[in-house]
Amino acid sequence: RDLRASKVFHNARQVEGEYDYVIVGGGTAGLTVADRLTEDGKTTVLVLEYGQLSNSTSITTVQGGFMGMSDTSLLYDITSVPQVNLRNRTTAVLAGKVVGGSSAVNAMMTVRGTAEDYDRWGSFFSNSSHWSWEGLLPYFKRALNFVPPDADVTKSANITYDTRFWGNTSGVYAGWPSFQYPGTTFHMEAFRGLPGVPFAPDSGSGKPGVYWYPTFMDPKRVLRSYARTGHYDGLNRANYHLATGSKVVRVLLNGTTATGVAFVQVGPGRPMANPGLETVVRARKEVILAAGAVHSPQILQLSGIGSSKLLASANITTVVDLPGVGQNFQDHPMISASFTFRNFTSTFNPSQEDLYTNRTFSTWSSTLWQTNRTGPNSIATGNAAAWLPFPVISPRWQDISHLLTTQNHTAHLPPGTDPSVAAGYRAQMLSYASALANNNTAFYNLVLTGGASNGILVDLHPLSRGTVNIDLRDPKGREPVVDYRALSNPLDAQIMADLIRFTRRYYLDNPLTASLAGRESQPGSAVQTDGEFRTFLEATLSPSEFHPAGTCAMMPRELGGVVDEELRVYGVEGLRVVDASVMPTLPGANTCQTVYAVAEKAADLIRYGAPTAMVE
Ligand SMILES: Cc1cc2nc3c(=O)[nH]c(=O)nc-3n(C[C@H](O)[C@H](O)[C@H](O)COP(=O)(O)OP(=O)(O)OC[C@H]3O[C@@H](n4cnc5c(N)ncnc54)[C@H](O)[C@@H]3O)c2cc1C
Repeated sequence: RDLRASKVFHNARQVEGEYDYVIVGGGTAGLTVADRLTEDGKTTVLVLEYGQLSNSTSITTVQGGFMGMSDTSLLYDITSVPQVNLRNRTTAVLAGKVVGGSSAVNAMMTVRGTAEDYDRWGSFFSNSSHWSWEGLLPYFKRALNFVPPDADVTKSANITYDTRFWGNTSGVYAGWPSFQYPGTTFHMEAFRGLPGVPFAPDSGSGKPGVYWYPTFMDPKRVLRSYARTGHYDGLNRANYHLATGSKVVRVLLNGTTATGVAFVQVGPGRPMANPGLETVVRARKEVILAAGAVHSPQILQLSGIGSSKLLASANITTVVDLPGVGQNFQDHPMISASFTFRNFTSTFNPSQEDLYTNRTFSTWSSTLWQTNRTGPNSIATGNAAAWLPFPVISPRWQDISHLLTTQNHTAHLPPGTDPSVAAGYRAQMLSYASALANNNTAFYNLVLTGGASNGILVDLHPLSRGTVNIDLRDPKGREPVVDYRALSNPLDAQIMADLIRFTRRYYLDNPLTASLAGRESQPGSAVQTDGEFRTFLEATLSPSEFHPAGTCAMMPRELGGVVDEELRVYGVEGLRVVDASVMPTLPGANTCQTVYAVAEKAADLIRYGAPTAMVE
């Protein structure tokens, strides 16, 4: 641990009785907000974090991008309920349980989606909402410190970027590896063989397209850059306290005013001062929930804020009947298609596969890495991808848009869904229906790796909505019940079928890839009709890319919202939610950069109120 870091407590007895702000969750959003609120040196903040401070190399290692998510000691142990539309398969619900939260374990892809994704958020309130692309862009800039790639890699790989979309003040870095595989540039250029595919000059431009994007990485030290390194380590502020191993079990309410929280100490390996006993800490100004989209709704429900029907069945007294809590659950479904270019490795040298199959290349890579932390081992999951709008993907975009407009939306929600939540869902679906028919929202994502084989596709705007609710068997003791309700809106399967069909065209029916002899191994040429694609998806779809969102949605209350435009929980004084759960709809991008930007904006809303002054 950095010795100059602010105060950290491992024992509940060390925590003071009262702070200006108590933040629940020392993850991506929680630490960002804590840093900003304590910048003045006066405002006192306590962050209560379930996990520990960990210096594990699973967190710091950049290579491959998957070390963090493979280390179960850093993750919650949650499994989804069997997915009825996926042959009752279950899925691991991954979320970081460590200081830094999911930013400590994620795959480090640094992207933000399109302008329309953010204009959509504001549109649920009014045309003049400060939740818009323009309203968020200053916070995207504040959130990350962009360090351009080395000139020689930029030139050889033809990387494009535009620093106008980035800032350079944050302690969280958007950096670049010092190597790119030649095949990555080819993969990108090959999209020009399909009509209408847009290209964007920078991942932060707010436009869909094929583009390069950076990595959450400190480019000097070539280590993961995340909420802890950017917003806690080295700050040395007496007014910033962090208590680890502290599980918040409920918000304390005086009537409908939040006055503090109750928490218990949790392991591992720490002496328990008072095992199982609750410690209470007061918030003079506000309690801020930043426990992530899986746990923030759980804490609200345990505090009596949620659907009164659900709370009654758990014997919890309802303080505020807020039916949207834990509803509107979204994640990005991942489709396991598989395509290979048979002539790739003989055409592009080296290719990504060489790192694992070519001893000379892997030895060269290791030597470079050990000498000065450069070379292929500095690549996380890659830096190029296609993020494409639906009309480019699918010839039947008009039909699908029309079907989404006219379908009975409520029929695809859980039985008994509150009418306000159903109204919000309908508003979202109508917004998506128009997005399916324009070129401003990306629905398709394929990461381009510079290797011969690929095919993991992501549906960037799923229509199905799930739930995250307390477990009635033991609401406080057990993890919440996570149900993705994958494919519950039948149009999702049709959209995903078209994402696969388009990928098929890229590999098998594209003048620019013809010489590489593409081959499809999954789903395979026998799968042609919508029905056959649905069967394939039922057997193979992953309902999660580990981007849980939406469970405390920022929507008008009459549309099932949980928080208002200042992220204040409806019906409660002194309580906000700031994390991925407030996103009403997913951005067409991996979610971490968006969470940082939302947290930066939230800090200004808390400090200065709305509308915010524009920042640069
Ligand atoms: C495996 C994985 C891979 C991902 N890959 C990418 C990627 O490549 N790029 C990208 O942009 N996004 C990625 N994401 C998503 C992104 O990291 C998350 O959307 C984002 O970090 C969520 O931030 P958050 O603040 O909402 O929650 P978190 O960062 O998860 O923070 C929540 C914090 O609250 C704590 N907490 C929970 N309950 C309690 C409680 N009761 N008491 C006290 N503390 C509590 C948790 O321990 C955690 O530290 C990935 C996520 C995962 C899990």
